[in-house]
Amino acid sequence: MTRKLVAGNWKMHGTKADLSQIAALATAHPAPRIDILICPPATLLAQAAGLAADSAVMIGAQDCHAAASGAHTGDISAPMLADAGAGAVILGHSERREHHHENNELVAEKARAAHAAGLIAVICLGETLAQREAAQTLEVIAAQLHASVPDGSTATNTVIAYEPVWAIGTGLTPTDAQIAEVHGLIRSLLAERLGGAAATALRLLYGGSVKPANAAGIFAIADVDGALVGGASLKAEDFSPIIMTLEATA
Ligand SMILES: O=C[C@H](O)COP(=O)(O)O
Repeated sequence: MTRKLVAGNWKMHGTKADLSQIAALATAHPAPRIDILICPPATLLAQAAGLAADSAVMIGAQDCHAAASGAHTGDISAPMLADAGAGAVILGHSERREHHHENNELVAEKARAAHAAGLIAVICLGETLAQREAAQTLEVIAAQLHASVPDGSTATNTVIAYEPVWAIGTGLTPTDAQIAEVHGLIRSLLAERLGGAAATALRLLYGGSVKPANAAGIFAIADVDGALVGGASLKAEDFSPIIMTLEATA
């Protein structure tokens, strides 16, 4: 079984002063029983990776371009992220899908680029509130999974994060049964796609308003192998208890 994983997505937060949070995490968790990933903004990647180099904290990015290089002003390629010290990249986050019009096919192209650069692709899926209320959640997740996860995905180069759009930054979370239903669907669809062994080993994260107070309940749900955390990953004092809560289940 692949180690469980807690990933922090800093989104567009953080300046050099906040690198101290990564140093604090590295010091607090010298030999964790789970994997720890922090994805700061691209401006901090190289410094964060340098700081975390000899620690158990992996540094990742929040997006990449699908091409390795070229005339793409403002974009950053997967090989560039790897060169800066990233070991992973978040792809298809709902904020990218909504505000940057990223579709499943583009997410799959980016994931292929990430794999080629040796990065773990953390591929995000999730339904909107309107889709959930229309009872479309399972078909939306199935379609996203089918088209966003490229062939060649394995338990070591890919992580799937289920993030209901309506739960992100809202303080709302699905019921345990709703999370279990979606994670179970993802696991079974991955088994059809990649085979049972790979599907069992591939880590499925839940994301959306995960906090120290609700982490234990979420980590007890079937097929939840960790979390993708936004707001509560910005401060080590909030993120650390989430790490320890997942460790207690490992
Ligand atoms: O990538 C992280 C998610 O968007 C969750 O964010 P949140 O923990 O602030 O709700």
